[in-house]
Amino acid sequence: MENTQDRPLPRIILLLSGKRKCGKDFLADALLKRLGTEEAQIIRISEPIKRHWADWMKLDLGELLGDGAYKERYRKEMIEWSDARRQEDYGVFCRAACTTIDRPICIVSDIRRKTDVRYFREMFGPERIRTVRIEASEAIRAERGWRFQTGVDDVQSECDLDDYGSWDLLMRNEHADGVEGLLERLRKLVSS
Ligand SMILES: Nc1ncnc2c1ncn2[C@@H]1O[C@H](COP(=O)(O)OP(=O)(O)OP(=O)(O)O)[C@@H](O)[C@H]1O
Repeated sequence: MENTQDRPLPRIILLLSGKRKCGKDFLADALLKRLGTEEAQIIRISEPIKRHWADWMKLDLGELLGDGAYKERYRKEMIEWSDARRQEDYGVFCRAACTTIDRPICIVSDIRRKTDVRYFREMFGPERIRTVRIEASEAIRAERGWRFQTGVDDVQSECDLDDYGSWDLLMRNEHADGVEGLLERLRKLVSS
């Protein structure tokens, strides 16, 4: 295993995947509240992408990182730009996101590609990795603000993990009153 960081390795890296508006950030935030910020943290592969994009285009980084409409305006262009960077180095954004890891449990809330999973397995060792696929129907995602967008919903960043068959946990996030049960399953997974 290649550990290029000075800090101790985290015990668990929890990789969350799912279509837009399935609730990745929502569940990551709720799990962090449950585990506490001494024990766990959230990192996002999209963060270094958005940081670079915001600097370059003179945009508001806080708005880009939020779940409002602002990020949707730039999503397609950010996908195209970041895909070109990944062609040269598939781990470029994962590596940048990992520089802030300093807790025993690291929740990565936006896994989108097989190469993302590969990066974390190679960097931290497969025994530390837990993979989760979150699902929600198109109707529910639409209620949360999702609209199909050509060049976003039909490209690799959204579809590459559709046929990934090795999830440790598969869960549906559709009803607000089911959240407790989902959090309990996630908590068990990071304790195992
Ligand atoms: N179980 C739930 N109960 C209530 N609201 C939810 C639930 N799951 C998600 N939401 C809400 O739906 C919206 C979209 O969720 P979220 O931002 O977590 O999705 P996402 O998968 O991270 O989306 P994206 O890929 O676009 O970043 C948010 O406003 C969130 O608060």
